[in-house]
This record gives sequence, structure tokens and C-alpha cells, in this order.
Amino acid sequence: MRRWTFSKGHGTQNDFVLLQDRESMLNPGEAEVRFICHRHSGIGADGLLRAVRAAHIPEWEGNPDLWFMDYRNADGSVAEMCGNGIRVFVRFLLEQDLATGPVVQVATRAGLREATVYPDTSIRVAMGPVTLGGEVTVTVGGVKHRARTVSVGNPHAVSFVDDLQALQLFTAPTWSPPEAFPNGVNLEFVRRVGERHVAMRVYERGVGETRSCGTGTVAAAAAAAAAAAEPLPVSYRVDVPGGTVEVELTEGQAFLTGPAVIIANGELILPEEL
Ligand SMILES: N[C@@H](CCC[C@H](N)C(=O)O)C(=O)O
Repeated sequence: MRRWTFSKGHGTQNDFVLLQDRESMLNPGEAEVRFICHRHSGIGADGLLRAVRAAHIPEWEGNPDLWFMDYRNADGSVAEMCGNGIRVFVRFLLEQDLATGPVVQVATRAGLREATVYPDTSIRVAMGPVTLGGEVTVTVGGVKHRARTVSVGNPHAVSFVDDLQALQLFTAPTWSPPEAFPNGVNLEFVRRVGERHVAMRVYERGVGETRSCGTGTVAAAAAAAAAAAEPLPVSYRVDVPGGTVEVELTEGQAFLTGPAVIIANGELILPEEL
């Protein structure tokens, strides 16, 4: 029987299981991730964050001694970046004495990211560049919506709606043209609440509807600022079902600030058959 030490944390209720795997001895596969993230038979989480020395990640070309955030969605798929996850990851590193603040660098599949830890529960992360693309049509719950493509290291489609509550987000979206998102997409629905203030619901690739998506909030703010032809720098408040974050958009760099907490440490018992 394999027993792994884990932590559980969340950022605006986007929740994660965290594993320390410095020398890449655990390296969970798809089956392990699905088991751990299952809401009824596992710990339950939107994703898994594995802390591994960057030297063990073949595609990482930077400093090998950094901590690499190996992010997996609840269905076991790999994603390039996670905006809420990286804050929770940094909180985990600090609480496990694996890093010292207030500035912590993290290696990710989307590149190097720098986090600044504040005295309250919040952490600000330099999220890299945001790339706005063209228009697509997304279909979810049998309804077609116009959306804008946005990359925050991972793929997003942002659609503006008047009523967030009316949306049926029980099934995965489809999109046209299909080549717009060859590797799937995270879909954000955004409603304008006020000046530089939006509310959002999200259907995450590899997960389903979640209470928050950090990269999604950055995509939402960037699409909202572009639609309003707002000059940079500009800051947006983004409300999600699980809380509120702040997104600052500057030329070539976005910053995301929000809470990150660890709520449990424990031991996970993996069934023999995995
Ligand atoms: N919850 C995350 C995004 C996680 C990855 C996403 N589901 C994907 O597949 O790209 C966030 O906070 O950014």
C-alpha cells in the first residue's frame, strides 16, 4: 500500500491537493490524479499541484534548483498554468519551509513566474503576457455564444453575457472553428458589474464548472478592458462564485492578487489497484 503525505488548500475556493515530490519519486499518473481529486472516493479537488525540483522536468530550460509547479486537472490532464494554483503552491512552499518570502520564484510550463507574499492571506503573482485573439462561437447547454480567444499561457474563451445565473454549465462546451482550440479550452462567461468590475462563471478544461479560475479572471479582465478600449495600465475587480480577485493589466504583463490558504495536512492511502 502506498502512503503519500499531502496538503489541501484553495484560492477563492478553486481547490487543490498538494504533494511534495522533490526528487520526482512519486510522479503520479492519470489514474492517481483522478483518484486523489475524486469528490466522493478521494480527497476531492479541482486539481493536483506537485512540487518537484525543476531539474526533473525535461522541458524546463531555466534554473534547475527552482520548485516546478507540476499542475494536473482533476481528470488527470496536464495544464500549462494555474493562476489560483500558483498562489496556493507558494503558500504550501512557505508553510513546509521549502521557500522563504516575500518574493518566491516558481517554474511552470508557461515559464518563470514571480509571486509576492503579503502579510494577510493574499499573494500577488506576475502572470506573464496575455494574448488576445479573434472571435469564436462556443456552445454550452445547447446555447451558442460569441467569445474571444485569450491566452494566459493556457487557452481561454471569454464571452460577455447579461445573466450569469441563466447559464447551464453542466456539460463541456464545443466550439467553432474546431482548430481554434486544438488542446481544449477554459470557458469564461463575464458580466459587467460596474466600471472596471466584472463577475464571472467558468467551465474549466479537465474539471467542469469550478468556483474560480485565476487564469480565467486574467483572461476576463483583459477581454473586458479591450472591449472598453481602456488604456493600460488598468486594474479590474473580478468576482467569482468563490470570492474576489484583483487583476492588473500592464503592457506585456498581468498581475493577479488573491487569497491562498492551506486548510489540511494529512496522509493519503492509495489503493493497490492503481
Ligand atoms: N484553475 C486554474 C486553471 C487550471 C488549468 C485549466 N483547467 C486548464 O486546463 O488550462 C486557474 O486558477 O488558473
